[in-house]
Amino acid sequence: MIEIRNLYKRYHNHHGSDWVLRNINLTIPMGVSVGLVGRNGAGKSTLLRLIAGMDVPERGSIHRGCRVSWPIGLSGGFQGSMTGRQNVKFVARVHGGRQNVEDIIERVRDFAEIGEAFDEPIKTYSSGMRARLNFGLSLAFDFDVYLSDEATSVGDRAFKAKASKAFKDKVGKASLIMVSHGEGMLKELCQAGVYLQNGRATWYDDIKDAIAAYHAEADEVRKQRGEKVGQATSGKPQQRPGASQEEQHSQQSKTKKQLEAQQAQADSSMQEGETQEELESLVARRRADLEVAKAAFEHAKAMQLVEVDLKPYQRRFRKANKQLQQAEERLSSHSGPRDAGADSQPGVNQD
Ligand SMILES: Nc1ncnc2c1ncn2[C@@H]1O[C@H](COP(=O)(O)OP(=O)(O)OP(=O)(O)O)[C@@H](O)[C@H]1O
Repeated sequence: MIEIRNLYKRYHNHHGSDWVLRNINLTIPMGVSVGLVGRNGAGKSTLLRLIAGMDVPERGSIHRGCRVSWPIGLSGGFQGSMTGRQNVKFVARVHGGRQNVEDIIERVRDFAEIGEAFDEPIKTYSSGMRARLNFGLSLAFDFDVYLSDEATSVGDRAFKAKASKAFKDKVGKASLIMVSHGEGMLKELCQAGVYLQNGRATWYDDIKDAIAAYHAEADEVRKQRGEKVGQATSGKPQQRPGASQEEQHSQQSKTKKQLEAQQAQADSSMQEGETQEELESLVARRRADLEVAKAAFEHAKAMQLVEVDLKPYQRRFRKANKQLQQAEERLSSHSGPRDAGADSQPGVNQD
């Protein structure tokens, strides 16, 4: 059982320190798999990290009466200059308990199916190869609860199927606490749900009810924006009922690409005749991008059991920072001098 009592969490940044999680009280029974749902930024990954013990709450407590994994996801937890085998060996020594290190290495190698690359440095791996290794590594240990942060949405089709089968095979022996934007996957693997909204958590015995509550919020937001409910007009496309998961993914990525293209076009077309309002909206978007890049960078740093290759996160963060500065310069030259850069630095050490 995992017991969360009066839990509060906030991050201190240049905006101040809004609560991400407020007074969370949850009892997650043994053997019940739970899906965490909520809008982007609702605090799902934060809650997973807290449950894993990789981050500390501002107030409150988490009692884990069982073995809980680290959040399994794409970002890994690997040392880039060491080989896959060396990384696995290192983690096996830390987490393996009485399990035989060589056995663990073999099990991970079998699951990951990355061939000779297993003995190559991790920095030469594709993201899919890292995901395979990371997933295999977590499965090699007998956790009572596996934490999954979009772990089943990485890799190719065959790997996704293998990943979800691996979780299903754990049913009866272990449970899952899972963040996924794939509703099919949540319904397939979880019984209960927790819906995060405005820092609060609501428990639902049935994952479908948690998903329905989440949809109701999304619909409400769309209504407030004057959009037609049910239209795929926001960042989260509606899915055609009855579509297979592969179709849903492809539909989602197609729509995402279209939205990104529209966004890029909107950004670049603002160069001529851009209004103050458009520029302010561009700056707001750039600031939000920077927040996301910063959070990903911080997440990657906080995630690590061992040092990870942080360069891609760092590059993304720097790029977002630069784009925000450029947008602010454009706004500033449009509206005259102002203290545009004063609050744009998120205070993250980029080195
Ligand atoms: N290390 C950090 N430093 C500062 N703010 C952070 C950090 N990690 C997360 N945040 C902020 O906390 C809030 C919750 O983030 P979190 O990643 O937990 O949300 P989420 O529900 O998992 O989002 P998504 O669905 O987009 O992955 C966001 O506003 C995010 O910007």
